[in-house]
Amino acid sequence: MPLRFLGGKGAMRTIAQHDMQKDKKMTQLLRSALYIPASNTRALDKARGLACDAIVFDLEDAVGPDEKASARETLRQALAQGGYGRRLKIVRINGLDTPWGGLDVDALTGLSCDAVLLPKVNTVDDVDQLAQVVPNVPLWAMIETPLGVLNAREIARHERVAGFVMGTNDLAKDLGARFRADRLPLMTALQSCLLAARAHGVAILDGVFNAFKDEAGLRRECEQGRDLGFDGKTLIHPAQLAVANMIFAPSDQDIDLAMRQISAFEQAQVNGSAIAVVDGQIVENLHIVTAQALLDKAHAIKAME
Ligand SMILES: CC(C)(COP(=O)(O)OP(=O)(O)OC[C@H]1O[C@@H](n2cnc3c(N)ncnc32)[C@H](O)[C@@H]1OP(=O)(O)O)[C@@H](O)C(=O)NCCC(=O)NCCSC(=O)C[C@H](O)C(=O)O
Ligand SMILES: [Mg+2]
Repeated sequence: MPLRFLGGKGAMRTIAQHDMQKDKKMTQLLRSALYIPASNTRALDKARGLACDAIVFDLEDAVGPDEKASARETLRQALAQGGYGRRLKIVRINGLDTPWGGLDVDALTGLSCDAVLLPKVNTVDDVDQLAQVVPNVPLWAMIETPLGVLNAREIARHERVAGFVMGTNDLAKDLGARFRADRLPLMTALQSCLLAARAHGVAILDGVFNAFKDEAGLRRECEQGRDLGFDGKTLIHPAQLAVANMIFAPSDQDIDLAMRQISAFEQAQVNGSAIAVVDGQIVENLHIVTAQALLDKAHAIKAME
């Protein structure tokens, strides 16, 4: 299976331009992905100066039916003007089974974006349908329905799929689940999607935290998402960026430990051993892969600053 998204580089993932050139890779941090309603000119402009790793330009739920047409034109102008720098530019279209999806697809022609995000993906056929009308751009899938979760493995395996985004609001709605700080009702779905994404080498972003003024709550949820294995978090407000960027970045202690592990392991190898001990814990070659990925990610963040 060709890797579309290499896990070995930590969250500094390698996303292949796999539609045509599977061997040509580009790297991208994904700690923070900010949704912007494509109808909001002020927010589209503000985002050019915001510290997010990715932007999800939204034509779907954040844009009302009466605004859809003008939002497409506003987005076209914003992307033509550019200025979004290194940020991954993802356009979320409406579902192809809605009155707007086809028109969104038409509007993608000539639009300068890095990926197209399809909401409410239920089956791999939904992706196939989009792949036929949107060539040459990586496709991302929102997993936010029970059927989508159950089919996540097949969806992740699709050759055009480069990323998953969890839609935890829609998922909670369809499950009849309550919002809880520990997200226990969503845990099976979150972890099933993580398994599918990792099994097939695609990126995966956690869902949004709705209470955008609750910094402590956001921090807890980012920590949980990071610990589960997500590459980053989708966000709805600029005030959420700093927390996500910090939590999904290696800490100074992480970096220090990774460097000491690599150094101790190299010394162990010189001594003819395959095992080192650091802080009372064994370090084997697999731990070095994790340590190196963490340092790669830290370097990518440093280079960006
Ligand atoms: C939630 C908001 C409606 C709040 O907007 P507002 O009242 O304007 O907030 P502030 O006054 O605090 O804004 C301060 C400044 O920041 C700019 N701003 C606000 N939000 C954004 C943004 N998302 N991107 C860029 N810039 C933003 C304001 O323009 C102010 O700028 P300035 O005037 O220059 O100081 C609003 O934040 C918002 O609309 N957020 C996005 C909501 C959204 O996209 N929702 C859809 C995605 S979530 C989803 O669908 C998840 C999934 O599908 C699921 O099922 O879970
Ligand atoms: Mg949704």
